[in-house]
Amino acid sequence: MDFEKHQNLHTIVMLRDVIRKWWQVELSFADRNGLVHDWQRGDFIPPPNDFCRHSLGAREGMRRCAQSVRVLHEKFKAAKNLRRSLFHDCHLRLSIVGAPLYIRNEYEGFLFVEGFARQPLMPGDGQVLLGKMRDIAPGAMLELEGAAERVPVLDGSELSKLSDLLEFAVTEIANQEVELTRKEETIQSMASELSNRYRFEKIIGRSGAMNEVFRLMEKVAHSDSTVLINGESGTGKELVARAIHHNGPRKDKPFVVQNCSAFNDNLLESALFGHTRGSFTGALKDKKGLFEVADQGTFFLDEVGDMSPALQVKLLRVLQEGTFLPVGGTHSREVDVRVIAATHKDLGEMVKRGEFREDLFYRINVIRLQLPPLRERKDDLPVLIDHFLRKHHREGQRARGLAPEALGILGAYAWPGNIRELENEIERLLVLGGELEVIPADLLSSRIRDAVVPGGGPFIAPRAHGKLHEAVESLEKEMIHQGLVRTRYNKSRLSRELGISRSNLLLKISRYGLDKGIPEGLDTEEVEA
Ligand SMILES: Nc1ncnc2c1ncn2[C@@H]1O[C@H](COP(=O)(O)OP(=O)(O)OP(=O)(O)O)[C@@H](O)[C@H]1O
Repeated sequence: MDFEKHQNLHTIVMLRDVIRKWWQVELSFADRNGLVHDWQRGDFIPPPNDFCRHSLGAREGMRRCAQSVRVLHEKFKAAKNLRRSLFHDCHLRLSIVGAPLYIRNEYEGFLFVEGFARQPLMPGDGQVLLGKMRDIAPGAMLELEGAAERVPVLDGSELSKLSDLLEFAVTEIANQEVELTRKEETIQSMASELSNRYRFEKIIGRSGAMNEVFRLMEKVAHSDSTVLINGESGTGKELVARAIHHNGPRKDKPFVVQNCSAFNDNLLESALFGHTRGSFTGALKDKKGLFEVADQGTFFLDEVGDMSPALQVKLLRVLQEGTFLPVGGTHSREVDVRVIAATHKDLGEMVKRGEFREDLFYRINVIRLQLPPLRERKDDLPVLIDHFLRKHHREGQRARGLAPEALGILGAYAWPGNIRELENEIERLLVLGGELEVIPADLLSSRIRDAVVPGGGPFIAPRAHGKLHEAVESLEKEMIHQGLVRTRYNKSRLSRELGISRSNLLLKISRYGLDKGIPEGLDTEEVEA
């Protein structure tokens, strides 16, 4: 245990103060091996007692003092689990009193006070003390004349008060240590929860394009290089940037986000680099910029392609030199920030057109991650849908999946808004149809339905191979299944809609096994629409 962190504990500060005033003695701590770290560092507070002061100041004296403390330590070790104070006479025949410190039942050392007499010294005792000091610090003999009278005396009742105080202090240290560990554990579990939240596993995708993204993320997470993430809106650029941050060495430092297209040039400059008081109308006081907030951490600069040429120069300077000038400032500031930039634009093309600085492009394009649009990774749709159904599932909702027709439509849609659009759609479907086990296609947004099936009507997935009767049966089964979900299992209504008799429908339902697993309360066979 590191005693340093308890030095400022209120109880310890008070205890030091009280024992100095009352008895002119000092508080020390020996660790679980009986070592006094302060002494070893030559860092002892000189006790007012001249004998101890000169003894601790001389090599041989220090050795003997340490030895005396170690004897007390051995006593604590021998008296296993003793929670009371013990005394011991040191090499000068003065006394040491110590109280053992146990943290979660483990012996961790003891707090002690040394260098006092337990009864007033007799004239002969002074001579004995001087005799012992002659070996240790011969040069101090003159100074030690008459010092015996200044040795603090703690008789029975005083000593028992001091012991009580020491015992109280070790209990307080033990409590504080337990509390500190509890806090550390909470912080650690919060940190790991946070990094779990952004582990790569939370980024869903099995397609080849996404596997390539994961491979690169793995490589860059542990480096410090600038990363450029390219991808259309909603493809997960920020999610990927966060995952890189939370899986790298800066994970316990800030992750700061700024969208460069969100502000005009002046506001963006002040947001990024801060400003000094009076640098423009309304700048009433100094304000830190986000680069300073992100110091030691990661800065995610979204839509970096929208930065003006003037700001591009400032960004280049931060990237190259780690310095910048706040708006209106005269002294440059230094920061250590990892930059992850993102854009949906083709920066290479912008460089050719003279809209983006070439030097900045090369500086941020060290490692490029290309996030594919959803329409190019349709293989990922089922896992993404499943992920969002779980992510947005609320208590009381029963939905476990989407009807095949709904899946077919989602698969055929072009997803201009990418994963964000898909996530919003699933969230919406859960609100509208969450109480159904299977969410039917007619709950899909009309925007999506109309794009895929312009005239309305059922979506029939293209099927250009296999036996005709199998295809017909599969379509029939699908239409009946969807009809049951849509009419909430009202078979009379569905038979009318399909243009077949009710008994024929019942036969087909049984043949296709669609009567199994009808959600409770939804078998409305007898109910007429
Ligand atoms: N692969 C993925 N797996 C799971 N969720 C994802 C994935 N990609 C994106 N998302 C989710 O989609 C939403 C949009 O992602 P994000 O904000 O990271 O996209 P973006 O590319 O930064 O968008 P924009 O450019 O518009 O800011 C977020 O809710 C995110 O959690």
